[in-house]
Amino acid sequence: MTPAPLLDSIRKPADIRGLAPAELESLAGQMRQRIFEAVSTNGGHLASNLGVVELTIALHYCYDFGPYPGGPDWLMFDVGHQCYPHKMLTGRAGQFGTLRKRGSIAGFPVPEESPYDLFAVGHAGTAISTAVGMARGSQQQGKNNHVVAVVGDASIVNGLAFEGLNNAGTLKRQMLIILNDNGMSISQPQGAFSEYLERVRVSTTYEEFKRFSEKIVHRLPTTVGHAIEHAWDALCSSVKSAMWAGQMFEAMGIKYMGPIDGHDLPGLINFLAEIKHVDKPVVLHVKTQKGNGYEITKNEPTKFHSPAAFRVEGSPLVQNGCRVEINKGTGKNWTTAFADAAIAVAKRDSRVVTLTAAMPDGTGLSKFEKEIPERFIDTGICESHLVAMAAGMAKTGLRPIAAVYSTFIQRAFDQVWQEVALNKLPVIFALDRAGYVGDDGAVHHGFCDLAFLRPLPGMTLIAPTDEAELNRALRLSLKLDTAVAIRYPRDNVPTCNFEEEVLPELREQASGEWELGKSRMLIRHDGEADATLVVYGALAGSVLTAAELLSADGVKVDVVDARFCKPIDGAMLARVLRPGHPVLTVEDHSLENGFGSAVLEYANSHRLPTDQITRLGMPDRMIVHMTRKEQLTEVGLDPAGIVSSVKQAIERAGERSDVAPMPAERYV
Ligand SMILES: Cc1ncc(C[n+]2csc(CCOP(=O)(O)OP(=O)(O)O)c2C)c(N)n1
Ligand SMILES: CC(=O)[C@@H](O)[C@H](O)COP(=O)(O)O
Ligand SMILES: [Mg+2]
Repeated sequence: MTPAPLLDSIRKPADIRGLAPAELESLAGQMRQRIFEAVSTNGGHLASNLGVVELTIALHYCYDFGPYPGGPDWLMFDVGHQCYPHKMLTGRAGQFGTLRKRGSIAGFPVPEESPYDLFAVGHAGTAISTAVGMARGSQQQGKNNHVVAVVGDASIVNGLAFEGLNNAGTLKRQMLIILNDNGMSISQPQGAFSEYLERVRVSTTYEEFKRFSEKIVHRLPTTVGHAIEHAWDALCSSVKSAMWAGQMFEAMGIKYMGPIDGHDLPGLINFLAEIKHVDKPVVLHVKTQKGNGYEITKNEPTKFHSPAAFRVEGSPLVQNGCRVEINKGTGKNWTTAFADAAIAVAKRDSRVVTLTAAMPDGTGLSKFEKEIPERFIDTGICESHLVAMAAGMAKTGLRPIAAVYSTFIQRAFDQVWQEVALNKLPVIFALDRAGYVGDDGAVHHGFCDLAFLRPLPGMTLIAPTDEAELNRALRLSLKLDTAVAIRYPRDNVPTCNFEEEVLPELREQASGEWELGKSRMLIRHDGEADATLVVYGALAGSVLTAAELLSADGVKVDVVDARFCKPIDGAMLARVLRPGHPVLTVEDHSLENGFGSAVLEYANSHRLPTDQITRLGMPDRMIVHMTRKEQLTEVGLDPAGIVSSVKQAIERAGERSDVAPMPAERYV
């Protein structure tokens, strides 16, 4: 990392309060450079963080966000992907060289990492509610901690954020909501409120506000907050236009101020110092630029929202004379495979519509939108609404494909149950990022979708092993009249085509379409196998590699591709679960109520032997940020780990099953 002496001298927020205005500006420059270098080296969230450098400096300059629980002021981030400047000012600037690497700082706030991080977050819409909770807690205990929540313009439209605003309006004490409005989500923000903010930004009112707020913030008297309240009220009463964004907040009992310039550091400091003493809830609308500071990030905030590591080389190809190559990795990933499969089925079936909750690029649906724009909907960060709307669309005879990360469908669980499953409506859920996600860490792992979907009557649960199977899964799903969830990871699809390369006889078996609840054999030894591996989903590649390694050691294993977790293939289980024969289930899901649990439950209810079943999956503990490969290796889901588990299971097969407890580490 380029030396940044001023930044590297900051050990705690108080260290910036002695800096002169010019020093604060150069601190901002050094922070931007450190952020840019850290993300270009390691990957991470870039544009959002570049946009909040001045805002974060001003907040830490005006408030005393000390280590929790001391405070005395408390700062919450919504989503938390924009926390890098906050981490730099709270003593972690020196660790950005290894951002999101194993053992280094996370890309989101993590209380275990620092007492300056109050909540572990990563899912949008929560900060207002937690801030209201902390404000009420402080008030209940007779204290007066200042509470601040930073919320983005795309996150504030989330239903939970609206619930928070609704309750914040009843607070009889200070609480500051910073609406960080950069006019962007990951892609274009969606919905009426986003359009409203856009109109405010471009309306004459905005210009009036901007001119006036520049006057106010630079000539504030040193009196407490009342002066600014009166001055602001005077301004607002003079504004005739209905464009005023504040009316929505004011109607909810929350004073609205702004928009003010989020890159004007002196102005921000003046303004924040003043409104700190306003003893009622305030929304401060701050206008920022996503990617501010670098041409390539300002001009392409979506591309640089959360890029993988990239290299910037002098070249005329891209703005500002910089050619940027983002390390996209090699091979085709599951996201692209899904997009291609969705386009293929949509071209054959006019009932198909696709939906995303503000993740068109992440889910691959931006590719679908280019091909069939009229059958693509981006709801913004509104997963619950998306699922309920999909149910409504299915009710009319359409076949919605809801592409939502596994971790984000958690937000809409009740709509998956009530609107979709209870009403027996044929919505297809494409759950990307199922399993370990790598650098985003624990907050984003898709670890529990089976756990909450399995109990839903009528739900079909599928996990394809490769791209051809993903296409078959989608085609089968469209033939069913009930809900289906298809899960796949943040990874590349296996390069090997199992039919071609593993078992030629699979060709006739696999080339046919899927039958509901039917698995397939990937490797078969006609009854002479020493053990059987039953894999659910994309870890099939690792399982086949493990089988090859075992075969080299003279160990024969059959490999079953389960394909279905619900309905599970009972005939297959009746074949493989035989007395004394080790069976290992393998899944990229929590061991708690995952695929292996489904196998155990089926075996138990059908009086099949369970004592030789070993379940391999995500253990019941937090796995933090590192690469997905490291995460899988950490928990024994890599080929070597699977080989070792098979050998242990074979060894144990000879012992009495009642004396071989599950290894303790599975339950820590
Ligand atoms: C519930 C949920 N859905 C989707 C996401 C994915 N996501 C992360 S950041 C982001 C956009 C946030 O936009 P905004 O709040 O305006 O912040 P900005 O990046 O513009 O600073 C989205 C959709 C998420 N983190 N949480
Ligand atoms: C902050 C957030 O939730 C998203 O930016 C997420 O980190 C994207 O994840 P992928 O990089 O896996 O698309
Ligand atoms: Mg935004």
